[in-house]
Amino acid sequence: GQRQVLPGGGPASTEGINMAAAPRTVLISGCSSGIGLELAVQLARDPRQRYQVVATMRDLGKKEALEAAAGEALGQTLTVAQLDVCSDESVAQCLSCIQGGEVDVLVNNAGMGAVGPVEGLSIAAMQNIFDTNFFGAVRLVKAVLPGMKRRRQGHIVVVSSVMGLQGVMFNDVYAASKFALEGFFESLAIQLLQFNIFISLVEPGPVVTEFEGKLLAQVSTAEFPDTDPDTLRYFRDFYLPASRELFRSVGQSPQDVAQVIVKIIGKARPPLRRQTNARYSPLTLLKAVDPSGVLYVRTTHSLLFRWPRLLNLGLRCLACGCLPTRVGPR
Ligand SMILES: NC(=O)C1=CN([C@@H]2O[C@H](COP(=O)(O)OP(=O)(O)OC[C@H]3O[C@@H](n4cnc5c(N)ncnc54)[C@H](OP(=O)(O)O)[C@@H]3O)[C@@H](O)[C@H]2O)C=CC1
Ligand SMILES: CC1=C(/C=C/C(C)=C/C=C/C(C)=C/C=O)C(C)(C)CCC1
Repeated sequence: GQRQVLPGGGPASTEGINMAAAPRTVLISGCSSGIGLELAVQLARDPRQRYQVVATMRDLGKKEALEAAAGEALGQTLTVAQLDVCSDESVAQCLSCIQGGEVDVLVNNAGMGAVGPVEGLSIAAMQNIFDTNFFGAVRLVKAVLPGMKRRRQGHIVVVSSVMGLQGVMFNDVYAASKFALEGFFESLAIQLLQFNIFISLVEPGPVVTEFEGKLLAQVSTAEFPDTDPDTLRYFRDFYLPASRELFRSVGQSPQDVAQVIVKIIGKARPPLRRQTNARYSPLTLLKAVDPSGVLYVRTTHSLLFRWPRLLNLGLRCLACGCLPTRVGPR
């Protein structure tokens, strides 16, 4: 099919990414705020104009922030489109508007958090988290994969989470949705190597976006009708303060996370997994070094319930600036 053409540039080719003079079409979900918005803008402003960005969001009423941040790139290397990852029709409609329907790089970024005791979450609410975080990504992949396979070229980036690698108390369903992504895309990665298509799971720790505020707003109105008082106390008096301190101390900016993703997209051989926050990695190491899981579960349990002062001290130490904010360049 017809490929898109850069303003003032030559016609696109279908050659390998490093040789191609033509921009690659990048489709990103969830660009109304946070990581998606930052990534769309950084790619669209690529000094080498390597990308034609289709920045999508489910509610175009929220497009002002993105348009303002895009500046001169708007209408040039960045276009805004409607896309609800929970709707088949919306996905089909969005792809039909992309020239040739060809997506070279898909970034599955749209997602939502869910926090609190499982007793307080209905099965319908849990299914809604999975429909967005897991099936949303799967739905988009099913739509772009046939084209990528035909062209023997493509890159699928998934914004997973450190909670795709390890569970965190009171984040049971959210972590499960991210674990689901990790299993699905690791499996797919093996087959897709046959087609020269790469998968990258990006695993940020806490990022300072609307994500945390949306969660806290949910928590403040939730009533937790079927939850026993001990569990509620552990959630409110132990978990919530620790989580707040974690975001405050080691929270990354969405710009930093976007920068890591831009680098990955620029690679000829992108990695399957990439954590973005060096300050959080001591916590992911606890699981990595002990496959039995005992070290991770016991240590985080103790940090929260037995040594909360040590946890706070540790977090303040991590925040002091003597460590790099990102996992170093690779
Ligand atoms: N912030 C954090 O601490 C971390 C976040 N992540 C992941 O990063 C990704 C981006 O989150 P972040 O930028 O932090 O948070 P934001 O809340 O700022 O952004 C989330 C984006 O996803 C969109 N979205 C939600 N549901 C749908 C849907 N059905 N269809 C299309 N878009 C949808 C939101 O749109 P709308 O405005 O309409 O709700 C919004 O644009 C998520 O996958 C999240 O799980 C991973 C690790 C840590
Ligand atoms: C309470 C607590 C923890 C909390 C971790 C959190 C809250 C991580 C949040 C990650 C996010 C927000 C990822 C988004 O996808 C630790 C540090 C594991 C251990 C000690 C107790």
